[in-house]
Amino acid sequence: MSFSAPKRIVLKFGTGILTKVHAPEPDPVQLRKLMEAVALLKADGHSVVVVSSGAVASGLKPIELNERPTDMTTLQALAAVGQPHLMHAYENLLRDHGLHVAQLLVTHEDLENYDRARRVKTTLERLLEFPQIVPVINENDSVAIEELRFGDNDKLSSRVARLWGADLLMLLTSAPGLLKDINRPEDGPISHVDDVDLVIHHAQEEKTKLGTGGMISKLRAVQDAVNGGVDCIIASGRHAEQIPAVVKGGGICTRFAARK
Ligand SMILES: Nc1ncnc2c1ncn2[C@@H]1O[C@H](COP(=O)(O)OP(=O)(O)O)[C@@H](O)[C@H]1O
Ligand SMILES: N[C@@H](CCC(=O)OP(=O)(O)O)C(=O)O
Repeated sequence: MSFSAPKRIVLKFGTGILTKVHAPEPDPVQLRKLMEAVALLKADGHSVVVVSSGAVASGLKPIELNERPTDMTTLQALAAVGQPHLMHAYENLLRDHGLHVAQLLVTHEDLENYDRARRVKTTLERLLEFPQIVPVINENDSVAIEELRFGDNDKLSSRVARLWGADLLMLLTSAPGLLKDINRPEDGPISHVDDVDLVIHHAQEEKTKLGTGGMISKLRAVQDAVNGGVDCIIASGRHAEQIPAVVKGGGICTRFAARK
């Protein structure tokens, strides 16, 4: 297994790392650090695609709600309001690095359909011919509800990684990796997992307040990605400054080797 020089990297940002710890709104410091990490990876010669959650959370403040509602129509409305806010923030931050954002909104149905998936792939590849462009993908929440219900941006990121033929999928979340024992975070994460099927039981249903997927959904996404030949890492997005080091093989995280 080699994590030393992956060229095609999918970074998945969960809601929990895009929002403030004590307020249901985007965290500008976090967004800046994450965009810095993207810029550093690109400067190192990697090709980077971002799968970003956070649309619903970004819509809460403009709609004047203090917490994530449960009804699907309001969640879809929130995503419609929050998505442009999020893209605007990314565009502003990337500009400091001479980069620009490209938005792709897709559903699982799109990726299950051969022709549409092929169009997504060719659009992505054309975008990546321009080194200054950072494609940012999210679920098209206003037309699909399974995503909002199950937090399937984890699954979406593994599907994108497979479709694109990524070398590495990094799921960046609020935890430092797959914790050995969620009740003893001081023990840290498992550093390497040889067989993801054997560690699903390590994940609890617990998740952050605004996140929807939780660790189980991440491990399922890892299963899908490693079966498709993509190496995976689960790491803390709250320590975005370590992302380049993690890509080089260091840092604190959980690594899963692709099935060859
Ligand atoms: N074994 C485990 N190791 C780490 N986190 C776990 C584990 N089991 C459950 N979790 C929970 O999963 C959460 C991450 O999922 P989630 O809140 O959905 O994040 P995101 O918004 O990044 O998708 C962690 O904050 C933690 O509460
Ligand atoms: N598409 C939704 C996110 C759904 C989702 O998967 O959220 P998360 O579990 O935080 O990755 C949004 O942008 O709010």
